[in-house]
Amino acid sequence: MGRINATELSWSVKGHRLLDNIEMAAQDGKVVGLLGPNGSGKSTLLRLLAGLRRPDTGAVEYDDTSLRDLSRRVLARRLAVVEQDVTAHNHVSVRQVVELGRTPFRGRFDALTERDQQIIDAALDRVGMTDRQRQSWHTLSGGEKQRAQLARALAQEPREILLDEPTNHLDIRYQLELLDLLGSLEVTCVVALHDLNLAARYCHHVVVLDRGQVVAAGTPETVLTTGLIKSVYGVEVLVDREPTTGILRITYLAATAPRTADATAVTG
Ligand SMILES: Nc1ncnc2c1ncn2[C@@H]1O[C@H](COP(=O)(O)OP(=O)(O)OP(=O)(O)O)[C@@H](O)[C@H]1O
Repeated sequence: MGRINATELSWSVKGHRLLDNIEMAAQDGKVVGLLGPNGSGKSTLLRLLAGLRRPDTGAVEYDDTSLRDLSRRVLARRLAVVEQDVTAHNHVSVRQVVELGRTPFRGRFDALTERDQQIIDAALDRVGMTDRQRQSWHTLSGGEKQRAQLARALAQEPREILLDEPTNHLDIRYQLELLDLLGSLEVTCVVALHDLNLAARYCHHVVVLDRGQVVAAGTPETVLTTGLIKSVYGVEVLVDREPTTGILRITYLAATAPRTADATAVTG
């Protein structure tokens, strides 16, 4: 388990500031939800956290080491990334995709060890893809691809995982299973989510982005208020607790256009 810390992160493209002075932290073993409307900067922030983009200003640290001081190989031994659209694998089997998770630990010409095979078996099992491991990647459904990508990430035995909307193709059962699984791993997770109820239920901490800025951060209870959701998403909601379980519940009532220009900053 590792700690991720981002301070004063900014990133611009062609003069447009897509991320502005982002501060966020993910503590050891916690699940941190990145929330915000379409285009608010969640994927961009995940790419900066993954070292796939260099910030214009600010820094990302894993534990106390700056991302700039971590080589790609060293980073790949601790950090797994599950991106939104993965179409790169074609004429390969599911198992071969999951095997890629072991790449950072192997020499270029080394065969997979017995231990590698056991880790791959366990990863396939955890996402319920053992039966499909010989199936060709390009024949998988969207949800099966997402589960196989998660298995690849688990095969890395990472300390941290970054996930970009990992539930968007999953049926409700696999949505719950995936988030249960993330919560049960001894891994620090930063996960971009659209479903506020899933975030409320599974995230220890949420960070809300709007137009490239953090407008709220804290526990789901403190952040996911009717006022915040209305100002950021332009949606009237009812926030209460489901009576039998006590789980925080957000009921969407109506879209109210337009969105408030600037959401009130909340931190805690
Ligand atoms: N390389 C780029 N060049 C120009 N614009 C970009 C680039 N990358 C991202 N953007 C823009 O930055 C904004 C943030 O995009 P990003 O994908 O991070 O949002 P998001 O919060 O993940 O959105 P969604 O919920 O729709 O997935 C968008 O308006 C997007 O069009």
